[in-house]
Amino acid sequence: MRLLVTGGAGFIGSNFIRYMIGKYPQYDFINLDALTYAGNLENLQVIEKHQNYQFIKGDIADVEFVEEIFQKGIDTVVNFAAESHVDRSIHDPAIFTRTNILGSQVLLDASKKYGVEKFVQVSTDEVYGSLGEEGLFHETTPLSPNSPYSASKAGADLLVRAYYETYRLPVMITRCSNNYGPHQFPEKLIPLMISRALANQPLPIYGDGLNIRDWLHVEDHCQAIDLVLHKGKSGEVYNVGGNNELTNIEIVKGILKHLGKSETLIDYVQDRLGHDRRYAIDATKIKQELGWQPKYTFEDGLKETIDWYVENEDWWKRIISGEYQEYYEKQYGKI
Ligand SMILES: Cc1cn([C@H]2C[C@H](O)[C@@H](COP(=O)(O)OP(=O)(O)O[C@H]3O[C@H](CO)[C@@H](O)[C@H](O)[C@H]3O)O2)c(=O)[nH]c1=O
Repeated sequence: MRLLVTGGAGFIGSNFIRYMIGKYPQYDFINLDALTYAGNLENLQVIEKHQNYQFIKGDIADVEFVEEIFQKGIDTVVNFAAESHVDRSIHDPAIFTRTNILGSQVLLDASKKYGVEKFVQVSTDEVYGSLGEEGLFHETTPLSPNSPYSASKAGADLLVRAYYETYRLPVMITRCSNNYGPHQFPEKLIPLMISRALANQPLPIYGDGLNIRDWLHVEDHCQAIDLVLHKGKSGEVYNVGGNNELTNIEIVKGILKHLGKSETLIDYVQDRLGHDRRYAIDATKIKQELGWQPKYTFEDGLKETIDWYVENEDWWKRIISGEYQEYYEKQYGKI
């Protein structure tokens, strides 16, 4: 298998490459990543010298550049490349449309033209919109995205679906709940709160703090994508959720408790615009049809994650300060 992983320097993509390269040493991996603020090659340092791994810096929305890569022979695509942060999309939606929708289309076109055998689109439960107190997102739940980010991901999902219906491109879509784990950029709830608590800074909780997310350890997510890639059926959607529904305030209090910090750090701030109230995912299909079982309990996964951030303070401080690029070039040479 010659696998093109887009967005492989991001949090989930880099975890996926590390997981896959260990499990499938016979495959070739090409990591295409634009190295925007959230991409970090340091996450891939342990595998960067592997003979079957190659990094290419570039933009998935650049047609000619993407075609050149496909001309080298690609049989499988896993598309992680995306602008992913909801708050950023509220302030600046345009880049979300470009990367998430146009970028996906460029990849789909190249995959069609060069006869790719499998195309996995890594998507999100946010495309389904928001739930009330009851119910779960199923694969058949109508798409009803609320933020510019989730609308761009929904747009991409519909394009992926259309390439299956129209051209029979062998596509699959995964829709995951909120990922957490080591190496996540400290703008998402869990790493943001850990890093701020460690620095004794206020922890900004949007609104009443009672919004609910369903938490999934990134390694369990990677295992799910591996199963979809090898056993999934073309044209299908697979939900991937951790079955760990928690309010934001519960998470933040749990972090403070584990770190031995005071709850006086909690700072209730203005709510996010269009803030989705609750996400909860039904992952029965991937469990029953593909045999997926998450390994992490949320309690263990959160403790392990907090400890990782405590032990890797240099990493997140470099990332937050924007010094990462300079650091990387000094340590490992020009990108
Ligand atoms: C950054 C931040 C977040 N929050 C709240 C907003 C949400 O209810 C919850 C989680 O926020 P975020 O970490 O930004 O994640 P969320 O908006 O749920 O979206 C995430 O989860 C999605 C999957 O559900 C992914 O598709 C997105 O890429 C990912 O960013 O915490 C706060 O209360 N304060 C904050 O400072």
